[in-house]
Amino acid sequence: MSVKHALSRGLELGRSVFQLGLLKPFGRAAAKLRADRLRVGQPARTVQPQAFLPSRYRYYRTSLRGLAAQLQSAGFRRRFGAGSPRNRAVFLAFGLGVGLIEQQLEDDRRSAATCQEIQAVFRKKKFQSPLRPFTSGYKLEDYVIGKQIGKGSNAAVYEAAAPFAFPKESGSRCSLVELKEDEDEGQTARSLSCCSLRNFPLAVKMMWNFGTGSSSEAILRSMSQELVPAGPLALNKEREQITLDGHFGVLPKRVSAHPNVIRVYRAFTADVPLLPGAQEEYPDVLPARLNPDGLGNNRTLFLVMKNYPCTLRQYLEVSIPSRRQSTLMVLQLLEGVDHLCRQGVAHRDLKSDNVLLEFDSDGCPRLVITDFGCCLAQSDSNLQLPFNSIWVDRGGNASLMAPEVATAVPGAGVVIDYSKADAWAVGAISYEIFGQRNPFYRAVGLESRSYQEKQLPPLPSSVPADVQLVIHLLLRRNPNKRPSARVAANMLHLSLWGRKALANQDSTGMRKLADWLLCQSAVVLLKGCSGPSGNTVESELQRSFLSNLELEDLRSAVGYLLYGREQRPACILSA
Ligand SMILES: Nc1ncnc2c1ncn2[C@@H]1O[C@H](COP(=O)(O)OP(=O)(O)OP(=O)(O)O)[C@@H](O)[C@H]1O
Repeated sequence: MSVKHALSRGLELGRSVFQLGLLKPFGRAAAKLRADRLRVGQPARTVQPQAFLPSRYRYYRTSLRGLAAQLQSAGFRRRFGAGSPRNRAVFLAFGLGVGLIEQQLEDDRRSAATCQEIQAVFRKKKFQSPLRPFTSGYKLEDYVIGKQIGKGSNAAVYEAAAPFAFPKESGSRCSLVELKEDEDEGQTARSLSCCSLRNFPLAVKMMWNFGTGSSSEAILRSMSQELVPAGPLALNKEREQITLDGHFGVLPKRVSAHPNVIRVYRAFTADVPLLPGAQEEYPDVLPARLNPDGLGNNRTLFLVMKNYPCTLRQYLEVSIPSRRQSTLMVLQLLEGVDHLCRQGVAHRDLKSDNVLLEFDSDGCPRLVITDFGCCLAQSDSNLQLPFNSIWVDRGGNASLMAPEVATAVPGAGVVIDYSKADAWAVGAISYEIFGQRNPFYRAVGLESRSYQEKQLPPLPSSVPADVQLVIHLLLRRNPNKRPSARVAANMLHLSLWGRKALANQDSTGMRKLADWLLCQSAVVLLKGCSGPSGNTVESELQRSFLSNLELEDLRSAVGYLLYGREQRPACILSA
């Protein structure tokens, strides 16, 4: 064997150790890696070996470090170093190969550190409420209630105003007299520009209470899921909070504020009033005091939120958002779902009626996930629900129930994992956002429990290829093959803002991407300093992305995207 040949053999050997783990300690990791590649139909050379394998990769990396140390040991050097020139060449090249590994590990360390530093900078900036902070509002009498703006199967929602809670951006403060005059004018259309939203910046949701009793304790307990998006000051410390937290039990889990999740500013119990339309629209749920035939209890729960101009469904009925806006809308839902998942909450009733919509200063729709009445919010945060009897509630919305939830059969030891269920629902709603019928509603007729991925209707060719890929991956039946909301969101972020970095991305390191992340952070920070452009949907999304940066999630997103760009979605689905 020539020295040149020996050198190249040595290099190859060093590289092989990294890629496949030929030596004994790496055998298991390599086998799993190969199996995973086969499972995702991933070509051997094009995608990072670490993609899709966060925890395994860590093991693999630690083992490689051990190997490098071994190689440097004196015994190893003596054995090869004292041999023929050919052996020395093999050893030299082998060392070089291992040197490359070390370099890559160093790159990884630096990229991970960059991600952590960026995350720390953006986590510090807390999401600000659009309303001026207010200290009162714990009684129904604190509000002027306007027209009914919505109704579901559990509640009626009314526009409301309180002189102490007007939007920060609105300089004008209307008096209650002005508000009443506006009301008398009888406005009908609801749009962001109309006075209705300016005069009634709040919405009050009045829950229908029948069967729970009229004590505050019972009401708060039985409707506690509605309190999951409630802010820290939502409950009156002296009354409701003590009821829940102090004498009787544990305060329900709450999620922190996020631009794509509704915020409940106040929650209190009060006697059911006779509000506009009550006798005509929901007489049965009124208490006997208001309707002798009514079945409702005398008291119920009220939730105070920001008033939004419409739901996602209402908006899509009358508007055709641009491709970019639609992509931003899907991304917002994924960011909202990721935020919930991280805090151990599965919404379980995602649908376009449960997404509210307003517009930012650029006219881009901003989406917020609302109505947490069916959510799973356990204190241990693992999103696993023991499913040992048919009486266990699997959540709302049967049509948009993820396959792993819809097909679960109750039994001893059965557990439903909800960690990717909402992400699946976002995949289904994405069809509506891109102007198509939701494939899981009656008109198209797929059933989540039985559909095959190849039956999913094609998305219009105008939908960007990366977005199509994300939607198809979100609708994978097997949750192990489905990306999490975080990874799917990362894919869209990279596709929207990191195209150049991605185009230059090779399969060996994340350094170029880390450089791009630093530039992106600088841009977002500067935008934040330059006034209102920091409050646009795009800026909020970019901040969400940067404050949740994890190297492994980013790697997985890159892996999926690079692979998807080489394959057509249909091939991925059949893999
Ligand atoms: N903050 C808000 N701003 C404007 N409209 C709202 C707001 N909250 C709710 N709505 C309207 O009220 C409707 C009913 O609200 P919501 O979905 O919370 O009630 P629900 O009875 O819990 O619904 P479901 O039948 O899904 O259980 C919504 O579809 C929407 O049209």
